[in-house]
Amino acid sequence: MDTNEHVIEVTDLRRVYGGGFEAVRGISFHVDRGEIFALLGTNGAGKTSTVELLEGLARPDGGRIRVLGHDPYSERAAVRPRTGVMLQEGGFPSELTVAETARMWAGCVGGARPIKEALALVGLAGRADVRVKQLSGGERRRLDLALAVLGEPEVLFLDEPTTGLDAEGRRDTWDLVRALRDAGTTVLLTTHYLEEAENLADRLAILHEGRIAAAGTPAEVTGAQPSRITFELPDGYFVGDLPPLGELGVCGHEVDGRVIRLRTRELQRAATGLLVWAERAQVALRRLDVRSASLEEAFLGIAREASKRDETEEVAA
Ligand SMILES: Nc1ncnc2c1ncn2[C@@H]1O[C@H](COP(=O)(O)OP(=O)(O)OP(=O)(O)O)[C@@H](O)[C@H]1O
Repeated sequence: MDTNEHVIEVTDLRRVYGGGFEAVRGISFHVDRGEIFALLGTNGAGKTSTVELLEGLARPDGGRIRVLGHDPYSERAAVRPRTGVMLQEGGFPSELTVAETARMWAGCVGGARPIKEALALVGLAGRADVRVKQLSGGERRRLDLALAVLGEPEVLFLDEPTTGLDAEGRRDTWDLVRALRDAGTTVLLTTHYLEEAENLADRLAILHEGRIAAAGTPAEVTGAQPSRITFELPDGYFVGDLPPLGELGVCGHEVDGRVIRLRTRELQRAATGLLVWAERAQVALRRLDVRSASLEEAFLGIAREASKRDETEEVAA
């Protein structure tokens, strides 16, 4: 396969559950070799339904998937040995030790890396002889990850890989995922943590009710959202005393008592205009906070807009 070819290619994918509920409503995206791609979404957005199709666990009800150039459902035998999967609940027999579990799993995957190496990668080298049932939730999650990378997969599917991990465990997992990516592994992950997608993903898609509401690099997705400037005006000053907001490049504002919140797509212009005015008028802006949109704001904004659109469509129908 050409190294520039898309390792994962999804075109107009649909999944309909019994009873006719459409959980995935025609989504398209691709993931290139050596890229970390994150699928984000609200609860029930369709992330797991999508990942299961990519893993070949079910047949799509419409559209097309290619993983490493193959249909993961009808050509499962060609795809499965080259992919690693970390499910939300590993569900391994808990009486076995960590090393026994890894050995059992290694028997199922071809070309396995040494068990010691896989356990060391996730920081479980010292826990090899501990029974799985005695592991903490976070350690179990790391064992799931060790098993997913045991076969040295070309493509790794991670369904909420850091749920249940503390901050340090989460950062260790991010480092590991980055190291795997740098070694050429293609990673598709789902996550509830926006910080995780912002830190880890080369590109991402935000799913909302089975559709892609936004996609791109984290910078592209956040860049499409306005930045914010928040401050408190001293007594005796009102929003009408500020320079005309349109001239500052402000696209919206809210007043909450003395607190003013401005939204702008031209952060530098708006912040400079405001500060120059404050300096000239000798006004102290208390609790001044100037910030670019975070992925969290972008996510909430997109979910809000999509819900509003849905309501409008319902009214129009
Ligand atoms: N087997 C099923 N039968 C019917 N509906 C289902 C089934 N599995 C999932 N759904 C529905 O499909 C929608 C998408 O579910 P899915 O689990 O893919 O979402 P998700 O984005 O992974 O959510 P979460 O973040 O909560 O795990 C939800 O409304 C869910 O209730």
